[in-house]
Amino acid sequence: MSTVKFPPGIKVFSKIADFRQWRRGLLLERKTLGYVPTMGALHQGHLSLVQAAKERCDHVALTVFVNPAQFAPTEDLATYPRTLQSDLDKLASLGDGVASAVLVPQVDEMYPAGIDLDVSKQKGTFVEVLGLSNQLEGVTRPNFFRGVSTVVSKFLNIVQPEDVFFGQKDIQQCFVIRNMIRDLHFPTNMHICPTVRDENGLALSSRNAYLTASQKKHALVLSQSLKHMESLYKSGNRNAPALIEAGVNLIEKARQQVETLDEGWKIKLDYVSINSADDLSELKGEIPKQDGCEKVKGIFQQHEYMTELEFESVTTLCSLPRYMNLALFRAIDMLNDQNDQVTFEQFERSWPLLIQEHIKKSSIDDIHSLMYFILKKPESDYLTPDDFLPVLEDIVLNHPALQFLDDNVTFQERYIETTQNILSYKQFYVLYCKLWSLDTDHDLTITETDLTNYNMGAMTRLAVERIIKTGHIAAFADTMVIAEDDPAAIETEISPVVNPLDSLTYFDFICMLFVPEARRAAHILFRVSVVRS
Ligand SMILES: Nc1ncnc2c1ncn2[C@@H]1O[C@H](COP(=O)(O)OP(=O)(O)OP(=O)(O)O)[C@@H](O)[C@H]1O
Ligand SMILES: CC(C)(CO)[C@@H](O)C(=O)[O-]
Ligand code: BAL
Repeated sequence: MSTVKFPPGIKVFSKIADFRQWRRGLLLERKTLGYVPTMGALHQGHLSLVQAAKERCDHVALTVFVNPAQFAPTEDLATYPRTLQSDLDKLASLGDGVASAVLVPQVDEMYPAGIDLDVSKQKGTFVEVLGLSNQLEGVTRPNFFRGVSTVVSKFLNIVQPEDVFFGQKDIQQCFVIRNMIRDLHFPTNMHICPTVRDENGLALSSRNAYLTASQKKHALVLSQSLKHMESLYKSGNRNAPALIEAGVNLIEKARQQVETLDEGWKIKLDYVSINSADDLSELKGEIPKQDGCEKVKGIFQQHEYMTELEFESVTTLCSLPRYMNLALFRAIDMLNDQNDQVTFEQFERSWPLLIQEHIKKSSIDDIHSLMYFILKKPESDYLTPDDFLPVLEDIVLNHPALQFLDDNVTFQERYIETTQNILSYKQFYVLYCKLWSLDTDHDLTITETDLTNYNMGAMTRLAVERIIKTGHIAAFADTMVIAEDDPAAIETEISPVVNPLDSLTYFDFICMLFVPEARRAAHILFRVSVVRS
């Protein structure tokens, strides 16, 4: 590291303790951190993960570490490309403030008990994800995923990111890490990002540096054979052995071509295999439909149709969070009879329509993209606040902390209206309680009498008048700036509400607490009542 020039704006750490100190600073500033684990030799694939992380988080950190534990004694640990200077320069080229920090730790700090490549001689702590690590890549690299899970769990402990980003290119690695994060309760959200390819279609990979131009050209047979199998599958061929044979045939042709070239290298096929997207188990016969319809069919067996509330089990089986229940139900109902009932036939017809755009545009695991396509209006390519209404409604109906709203439809509506437009749940809750104690007859209007009686007459006449008057000014402001806990403010539009001059409506009350000029009135309201009582 001594000869490496650190680009300004990117912190480079070699000691874990120094990195941790920097990380603590972010926590104190309440900034979020996205994390991209790498083995260095960065290319556009890695940089796309950094960009995805920056879109979601305030700061992005990378680790660059060629992890011995994932290399077999026969593999390329010694020759793996190590290009730190060019890695840092590439990160800097993304622009100021995109990558904030890079940790480049030493092997002995990462493995305090030492790390022997021979697993039978290893000492120390290792993490193994059983059931996912020994098929596919795990056949030729039997200890590879043990090494990956071990080092990623060490890094998740060190980096403590809110979000971590992996490439779909290494799909089995994604499965292993996803289950490890779940099983070990790491408080981190995992994101799987699409594979970045070169202009010819070859997936970018640090080890591509080992390949000649001719080898790169012939390596394209990998994605070509997979695509060929995919198109046969999509046109209705669901027989796993037949699909595999079609893929193997293309690879065999490429193998023969290379043999006739006589360039001193060979294509050797490791495996072609079709595996379940649930648990990576090998699919050997007819492939069941993977679009969610088959799984859901069982639930419909006991029902001719389902209503909104019954639909919850379908939503969960579609891998959606349960607060998406009303949104999913209504999206399907909208594509059908709009009679508040959904039959299996309707689900089977509509679900592929709902997910087709998502599948075209996103990685398989991107649940947020799926939610986006379900929530948005079919004719729009963006979301508007009202698209979130079913989600809010669902939360109000089901969130345990909101059960107090159960019998109070008026306040359910107010809650949805307010949180959708301007407030967080926490903010609404505090204001709701305050309004409830002021508005003693619960007519959603605060009158002078309500204020005068509040807290056993704690407020003076002048204070009451000022509150009512400022409340009216606030209600006519058409832009509100809400200072959240975070200093960054949110701007939102509200429509003015006209109301009698001697009382405040629910919206006056909300505006009054958030419009800057009106905060004085809010101070009077809360301060006077506290001081006097
Ligand atoms: N082409 C790519 N597109 C998107 N992500 C990628 C791509 N290549 C690698 N990644 C992701 O970058 C992260 C770090 O990978 P790594 O440093 O091993 O690079 P690599 O190119 O996969 O290296 P190797 O050639 O050794 O497999 C992993 O999550 C990996 O899936
Ligand atoms: C996740 C990882 C950085 C662990 O060393 C590595 O397996 C990789 O680069 O994909
Ligand atoms: N991207 C996977 C790392 C490895 O093959 O070692």
